[in-house]
Amino acid sequence: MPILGCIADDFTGGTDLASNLVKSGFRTVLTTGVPSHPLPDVDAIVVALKSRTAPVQEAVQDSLDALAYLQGAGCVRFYFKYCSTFDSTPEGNIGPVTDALLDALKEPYTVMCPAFPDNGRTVYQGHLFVWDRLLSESGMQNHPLTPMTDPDLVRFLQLQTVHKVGLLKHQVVQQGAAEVKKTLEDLHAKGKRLIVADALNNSDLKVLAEGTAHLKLVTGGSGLALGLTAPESSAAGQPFPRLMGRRLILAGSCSRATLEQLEHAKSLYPHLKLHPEQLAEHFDDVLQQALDWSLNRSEKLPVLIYASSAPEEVKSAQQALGREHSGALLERALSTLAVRLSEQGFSQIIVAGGETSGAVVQKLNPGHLLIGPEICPGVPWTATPTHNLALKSGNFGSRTFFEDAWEAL
Ligand SMILES: Nc1ncnc2c1ncn2[C@@H]1O[C@H](COP(=O)(O)OP(=O)(O)OP(=O)(O)O)[C@@H](O)[C@H]1O
Ligand SMILES: O=C(O)[C@@H](O)C(=O)CO
Repeated sequence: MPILGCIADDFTGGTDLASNLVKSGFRTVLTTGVPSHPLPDVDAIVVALKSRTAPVQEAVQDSLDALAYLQGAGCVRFYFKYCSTFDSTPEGNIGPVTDALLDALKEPYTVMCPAFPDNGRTVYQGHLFVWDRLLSESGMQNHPLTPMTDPDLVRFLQLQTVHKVGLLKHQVVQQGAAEVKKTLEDLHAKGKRLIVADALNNSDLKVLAEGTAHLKLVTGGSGLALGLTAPESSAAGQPFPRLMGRRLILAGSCSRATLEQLEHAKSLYPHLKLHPEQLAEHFDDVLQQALDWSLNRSEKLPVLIYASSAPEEVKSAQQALGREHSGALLERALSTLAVRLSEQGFSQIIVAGGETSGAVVQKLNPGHLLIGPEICPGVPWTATPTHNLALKSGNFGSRTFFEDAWEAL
């Protein structure tokens, strides 16, 4: 019987969390949306949604549906996973979804812990850092869908909820789990319902996991999962199938990390760029050309198809086509190519970008994903009956990520 039920607001975030749960010893399975088929016997289920940039009401409803499913599956504790860079708009969806989950669980308050120090995300005095830069100077201020321009999470989250947002300071975390629990209760007594937690390293996350063990709901990036204690069973024995077939990389992420990784990958692999303006005019023709081009490449090398561009180019496409339309066109193109190329024997696929991964995985519709070897912190290989998939969060991985990935499988 699973004990931990997790709801992730995007698919890369789902595999990120699943990977850290496996590291902590949880036998874990990930489903894309609420599953309609039985799942293997595990300790933790991660339901990955595509709710990060959905309209607020839709994100709330999808999350409540996932919660109801997880409760029905026997889960007794819950984890709402959002981005370690807190990606959201001032309207949501992190605040509204957290409020709705608290109400549904009849819980008085919860902790908000995006920190993931293994990937440089730390929180100090409520301010989110990406390595040595504040969030708002980390490149995230240029995100195509959720530009993050305020690193003060208490102030930013307060825009998304009618409840009071509090701060659990690092000075308290340093005093250990009992003090964390006591301070959370005090903050709640003062009317705070969503409490942002400072964390600078994995020891802080361990303390926070212990100090929040009394809460039915915790929320955060995947880092907090590294502090959780698994039941007796061992994730080490989980089977992981490796599928033979052609290799494909699809990239829609425009993050600094992905752009650097693509520069390196382009020096190694045949590559093709998709342009939103061309897709807007001649969608079917552009897709057919990309398909023909891919099938005519040597089978020995992975094929790389990407839309990722520098901020000025993204801005100009968005001005011409609209932010949502340009993103949606590219997501439709990349996900259609994933399906068509899968039919032609491409069975090992890396997708870069959370929204892009969501679009690809929804179209491949693989049922559930088993979690396999880690390529870098937060990015595991996964297996479906027909594919090995690696879903890379935009900002994760070093310059040689794509090259490293094939070696890790
Ligand atoms: N050239 C471009 N012009 C406009 N939009 C683009 C362009 N290239 C990619 N996009 C869109 O930008 C969005 C990138 O979001 P995505 O979530 O895939 O990446 P990310 O935000 O870097 O990843 P993560 O969410 O994992 O951090 C997608 O909707 C994609 O289609
Ligand atoms: O937490 C992160 O940074 C990632 O798992 C993610 O959510 C990217 O979409």
